Amino acid sequence: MSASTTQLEDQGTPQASTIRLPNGKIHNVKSNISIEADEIPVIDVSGIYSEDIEDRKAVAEKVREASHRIGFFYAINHGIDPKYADGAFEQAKRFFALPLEKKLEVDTARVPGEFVGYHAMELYSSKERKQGDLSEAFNLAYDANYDPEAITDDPSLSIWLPESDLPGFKDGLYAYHTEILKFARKMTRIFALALHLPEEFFADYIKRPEAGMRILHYPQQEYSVDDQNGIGAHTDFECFTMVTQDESSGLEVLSKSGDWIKAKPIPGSFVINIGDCLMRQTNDFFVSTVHRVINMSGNERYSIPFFYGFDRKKILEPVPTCVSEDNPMKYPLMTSGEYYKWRASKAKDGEL
Ligand SMILES: O=C(O)CCC(=O)C(=O)O
Ligand SMILES: [Fe+2]
Repeated sequence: MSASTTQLEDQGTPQASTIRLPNGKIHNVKSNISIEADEIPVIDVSGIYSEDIEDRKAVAEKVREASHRIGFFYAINHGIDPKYADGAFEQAKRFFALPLEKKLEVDTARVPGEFVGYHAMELYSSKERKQGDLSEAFNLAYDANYDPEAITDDPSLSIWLPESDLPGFKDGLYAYHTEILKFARKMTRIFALALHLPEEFFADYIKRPEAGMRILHYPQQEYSVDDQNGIGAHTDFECFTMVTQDESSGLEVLSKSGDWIKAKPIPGSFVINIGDCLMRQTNDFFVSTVHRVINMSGNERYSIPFFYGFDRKKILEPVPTCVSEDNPMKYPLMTSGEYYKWRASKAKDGEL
């Protein structure tokens, strides 16, 4: 989950700047113009389904390297039938084509402090840019009815239009959500191995996961990148995010050297990135990397991020392999829910 949360400060050179983020980190940006570079690794994750632990560990070591170095990787051969992503993109197009008044019936303002419902075009903006962020979104929350491993029947926080307004919308989105949720649970075991922990280490954290999904629509922008973004520079705040991109480029990742790197679409892949909660739990061993979206692809761009986090009741304790006497925990302890609510309400208020 995200919002434009940056403050850009002039550094004297034409486009260099500093980004200060609500997670407490400060990043230097060399130039506002993005480049092509081969820094985001492509990981074949098919080994996660192997019976042989060595195959799973081999994937985990690649995930470890990527999560530590850049906090972003592509997952290919993840095993989810493409028909689910196609179906969800189709639903996204139907929803965003509705008249604004209809979409505003599920305005996100109806649910303060939570990322659910419709986020209108240019709702979020940064003081540093002349124009608001050129994207609109619809967010749905975890729903136990669509989780094959549900342990609760608590009602979902999501809000929906009446089924007759857009028949099949909710089921079409959750059909994909359920598949991603199953994959996310498998990947949680891989992340545990990647941290040199037992595969089951996070099992109790994901019985009732935080698992929001979002459909996003970015028109082609006409203003320059200095004046407008699709989504401004931010980090995600849960554990990890898995983004399904369509064929239009636009996602950009800030490298450690301060370059904006294009995360070009790879058909059938997820772009997976570390979020702030996992960064906190790993005491910064895994990096929650700044990213943004600029749609100058010439097409309407659609994407589907899935934000995966731990049970709101669980404390974000540091993982044992990431703290020591020489490397004590940098962050105060709080529950996943406290951290989530703090970040979500600030971001929705546009305060950060
Ligand atoms: O649209 C994308 O590719 C990424 C969106 C994103 O970063 C977000 O919603 O947090
Ligand atoms: Fe994001």
